[in-house]
Amino acid sequence: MPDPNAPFAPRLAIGTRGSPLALWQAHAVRDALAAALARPVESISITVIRTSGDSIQDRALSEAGGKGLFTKEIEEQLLDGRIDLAVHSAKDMATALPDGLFLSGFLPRADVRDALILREGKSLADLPAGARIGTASLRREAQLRRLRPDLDVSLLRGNVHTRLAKVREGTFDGTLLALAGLTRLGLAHEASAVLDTDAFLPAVGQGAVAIESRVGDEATNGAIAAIACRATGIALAAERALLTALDGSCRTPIGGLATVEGDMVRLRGLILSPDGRDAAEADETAPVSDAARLGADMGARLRATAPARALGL
Ligand SMILES: NCc1[nH]cc(CCC(=O)O)c1CC(=O)O
Repeated sequence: MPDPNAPFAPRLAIGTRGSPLALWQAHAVRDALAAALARPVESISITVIRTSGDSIQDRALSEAGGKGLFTKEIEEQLLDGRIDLAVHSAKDMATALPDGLFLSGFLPRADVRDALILREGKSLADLPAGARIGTASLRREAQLRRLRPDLDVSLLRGNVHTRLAKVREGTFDGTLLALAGLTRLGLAHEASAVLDTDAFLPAVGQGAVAIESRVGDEATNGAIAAIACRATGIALAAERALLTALDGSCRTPIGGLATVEGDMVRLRGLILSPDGRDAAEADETAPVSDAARLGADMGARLRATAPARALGL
């Protein structure tokens, strides 16, 4: 039954990157909006926008300038009014957004955990010393080195399909990928093991789809509010405040995960030296109304207590 008070947005144009994962996410948002607003999916357009992050393939993104690389060209179209909302993996979003834009909602979060993809074997313990693991994530690299300093961990860029192919071909013995991404692509069966969050903390935002839009665009923001997941919004407020207080430049290995239960939000945070030998961690709970403060306070405390090497000092 359509809600007669549902907001009416005359035009809804979604902008997204063109990777299979990004397209899945954009279609998920389009389907949710169409259902909530009781309008045909064809009335909501999807525009594919190529970003700098898609063009750079030869070096770690942390060296090429960081997270904004996957969003810059999309945010320009949003500010120009060529699109009305942008859909992103929350994990790939910088903590500071351009003036006039904000994260106006999140889809209900998927499984937050990292998956281990191995050419042979079923768990981390099956890997022999010196096994080659490829990852482009400083966080995954540092956490892996912490658990298994004897592995040979190195750079492996590219989209999910590319990385899986490198393992299948034998260039690498294994890689780590977000289970959420694998699942969205119908590839969850590729996971040899799923890593428990107590042993391996995910990235801030992992598993969440974020919607970005213009501050003050009431029609679009009203439509987004109709599909936004409250618990995911609270968790992301805590996690992103933690990341803002800690770094934000994505040159430091950082993990963060918030979970909401009833009126309380639990936040776990972790900062590591690149080799995984030094780490500082925290695990705290606060009322959901204090989610952002919980993250900011934890970030400030971790900054103060983290070993200098973990902070790149
Ligand atoms: N950095 C790329 C990226 N951004 C979001 C996901 C997975 C989906 C998600 O976490 O929501 C991935 C791939 C990966 O890390 O395996």
